[in-house]
Amino acid sequence: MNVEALRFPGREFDPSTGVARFHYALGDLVLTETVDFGPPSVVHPALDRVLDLLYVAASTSYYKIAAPTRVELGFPLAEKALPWVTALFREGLGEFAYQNTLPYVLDLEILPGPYAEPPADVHEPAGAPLAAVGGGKDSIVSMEALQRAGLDPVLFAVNPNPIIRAVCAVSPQPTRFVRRTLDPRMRELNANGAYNGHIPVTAINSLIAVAASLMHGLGPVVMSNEASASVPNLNWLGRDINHQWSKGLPAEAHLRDALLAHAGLQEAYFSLLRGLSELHIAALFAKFTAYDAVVTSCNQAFKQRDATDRWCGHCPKCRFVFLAMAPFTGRERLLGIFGTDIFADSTQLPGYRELMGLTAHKPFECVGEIEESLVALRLLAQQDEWKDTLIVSALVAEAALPSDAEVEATFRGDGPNLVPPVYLAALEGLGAAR
Ligand SMILES: CC(=O)N[C@H]1[C@@H](OP(=O)(O)OP(=O)(O)OC[C@H]2O[C@@H](n3ccc(=O)[nH]c3=O)[C@H](O)[C@@H]2O)O[C@H](CO)[C@@H](O)[C@@H]1O[C@H](C)C(=O)N[C@@H](C)C(=O)N[C@@H](CCC(=O)O)C(=O)O
Ligand SMILES: Nc1ncnc2c1ncn2[C@@H]1O[C@H](COP(=O)(O)OP(=O)(O)OP(=O)(O)O)[C@@H](O)[C@H]1O
Repeated sequence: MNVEALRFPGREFDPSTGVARFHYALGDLVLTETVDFGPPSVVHPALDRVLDLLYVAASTSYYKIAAPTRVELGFPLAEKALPWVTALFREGLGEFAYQNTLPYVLDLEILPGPYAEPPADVHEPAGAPLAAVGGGKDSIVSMEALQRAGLDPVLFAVNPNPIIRAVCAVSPQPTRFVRRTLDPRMRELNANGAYNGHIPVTAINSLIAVAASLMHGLGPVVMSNEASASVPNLNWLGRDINHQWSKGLPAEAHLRDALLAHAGLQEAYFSLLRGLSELHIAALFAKFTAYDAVVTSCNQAFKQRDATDRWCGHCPKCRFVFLAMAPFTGRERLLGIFGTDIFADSTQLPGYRELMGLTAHKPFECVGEIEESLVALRLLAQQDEWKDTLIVSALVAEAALPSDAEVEATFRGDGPNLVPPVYLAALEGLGAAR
């Protein structure tokens, strides 16, 4: 499809039903995304401005269909929200640009509309936190930290699948779910050769969560994005390409700035686990056995069609999470969680060699840093029940294992973060990782 720009012909929100519709134009083709929040219980003055930001974030799914050389916003946004918009497209679509060899996307032209007036007031959401749940180990650690600290979180998900629902059901905390529907013509366009690829989906889920929190008088949105989400997969044409860009710290900081500049919201959004490595989170997760029958981090389970029931057992994320949990759960418990022994399967070796940095780049998936994989390997090499397994023994023969100091640094948990002190204390309340 050859069009010159993505345009924003308008959006609607019905405050009685809580249904928002976002329209996007690629030439004559107008596509619509629907977000059904359910009826709001509170009228919050910042909501309309948050929906503006969501209108921009959700546009990335539609931009990618034709990848035009320009984005024309055409509607008012605060000038200080524009750095977020620029980063959302140029960095959030970095993997898409790389996979489709579209280098201009990394410097995409973004034409702002008129600047919006600054918000009349600044609000700091002060109610119970809204904890975003993805069904994996990370959000479970946050759910437990918030609940144990008496912060009484409301558990939140966009399009919860049976896994997310089952994880939430283990917790006594209340839930709030939102349904998001892509334009149904997306699949047809894909089948007819439209561009396809990864989009910054966490930015979309995050803004849906902020809007939902305002609609019900709740407190800040608490994400569970970890330190390693900020680490790029590779460098292309001198630019960092990060599959997890919208889960990273720069994206979090940009979005907080945009929320303040455009909607007057302060401390409305942060990631509780930002300062922690994946291994540290896995060690904390291992303290809670109640979720073992439901926890699932594999992305194959989150597809809209042909989703797996739980762990697929042969993707980079399954490999990484098996590796990250193994030092802390013991063998019997881990095989129970995954339903398969990944370390006994020789076909997994090439995938593990990638995770250890022995070949290619870190996979385009939500996996930890190479250093973290090596630390996990070193811990496993010291454990009798793991050290002689096919995968561990093969990798130990090839990899350079990290030093004591590197192992210690992995569990310090003091990485850069934007977590308010009361929430940091909640996390510390879970105790030491090991
Ligand atoms: C579940 C998954 O991994 N999906 C990625 C996959 O899409 P696939 O076609 O296999 O399945 P669907 O997700 O059902 O997508 C159908 C089509 O719809 C498009 N689409 C989907 C969601 C959306 O928000 N916008 C969309 O336009 C999609 O492009 C398909 O055409 O491959 C796609 C192409 O690479 C990916 O775009 C799909 O990724 C989803 C957006 C997704 O939800 N992925 C998360 C599980 C994910 O990767 N999370 C990252 C977070 C990264 C971030 O920066 O936010 C992570 O955990 O690291
Ligand atoms: N469907 C969703 N609705 C709302 N928030 C989500 C959803 N999926 C993910 N999130 C949020 O984004 C964060 C990152 O997603 P991710 O899938 O990496 O995490 P996870 O499922 O908690 O753990 P894991 O990394 O083990 O899969 C989650 O911790 C959660 O805060």
